[in-house]
Amino acid sequence: MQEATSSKKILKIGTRGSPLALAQAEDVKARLVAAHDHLTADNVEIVVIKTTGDRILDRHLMNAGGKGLFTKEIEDALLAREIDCAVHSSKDMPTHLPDGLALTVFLRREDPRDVFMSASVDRFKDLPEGAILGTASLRRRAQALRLRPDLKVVTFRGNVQTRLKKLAAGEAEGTFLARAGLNRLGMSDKATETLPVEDFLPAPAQGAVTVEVRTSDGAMMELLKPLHCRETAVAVTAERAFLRALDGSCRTPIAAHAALEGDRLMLRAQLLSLDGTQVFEKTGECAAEIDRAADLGKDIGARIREDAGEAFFTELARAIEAEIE
Ligand SMILES: NCc1[nH]cc(CCC(=O)O)c1CC(=O)O
Repeated sequence: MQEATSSKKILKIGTRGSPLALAQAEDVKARLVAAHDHLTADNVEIVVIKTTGDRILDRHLMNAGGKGLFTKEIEDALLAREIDCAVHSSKDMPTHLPDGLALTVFLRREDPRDVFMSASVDRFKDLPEGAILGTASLRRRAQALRLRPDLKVVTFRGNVQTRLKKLAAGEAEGTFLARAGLNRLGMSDKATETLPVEDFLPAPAQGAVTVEVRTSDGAMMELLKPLHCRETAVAVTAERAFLRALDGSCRTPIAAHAALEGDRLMLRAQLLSLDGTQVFEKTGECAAEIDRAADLGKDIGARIREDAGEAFFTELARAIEAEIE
């Protein structure tokens, strides 16, 4: 960011263009304006950036390269100084960021749970034998099949609105969404059932919005400080360290959820086979500090990797490859 004394300076917030991404960027803008006397709605601009991931709705994403597809163009704009910061769902962020960029703040986490949506039944477990379930998430697919091996899973891609349209059009009898997304869109009443974390352990970092900046931009980092939630940062750090220890991409059915209990951080983490027949799960705890949280996630990841064995990963890669062709 340039000198804040220049009243003409416009602070630019980069984001994807989906309704959820825009709602999150607007929220960050409102919080920045509220936290700083010298900022008004007029000198903070939201810049919508179309990413490769947004363009290729017709192909199975994992074939084309995973999570980074939703962030590359935004990160390029950040590095080129076309924007000053970028707002993301932490869950969509790769575990390795380009040099010179960092996730500097995490907003207070929303509800991390998944919801089940259906036009025909009130609960996931009430789906009829052999019903069609729509999801593009390998995690949700594996967790659903673990409980209901009879279900047929079809790929449901696109933003929240697109997926709800597919459901309404009868392309599936049920689908899943993150509660946080629905809440932020003011659509919490659309959920059919909020799923217990015991059955549907959330994706690492689900429900937490983060802001990415250039590490050289001390002024921007300073402006964002009032938005930071330390508890969320500690929990998300453990979850992302676990993800990183197992898989940097989004090609693995992985789940993790951490939360503070007093001054302790409790982490629960899971690795599943694509069909849900194999589940490796561990819990752990540590002092509620960023460094300890990172160590805990890494340690649990290493232990689950050892339990699963290399053959598990070879078979998983094969199963995913067969699935997405
Ligand atoms: N992959 C898309 C995505 N990324 C973040 C959210 C929800 C909001 C959040 O987790 O913060 C969603 C939608 C969904 O999974 O239903």
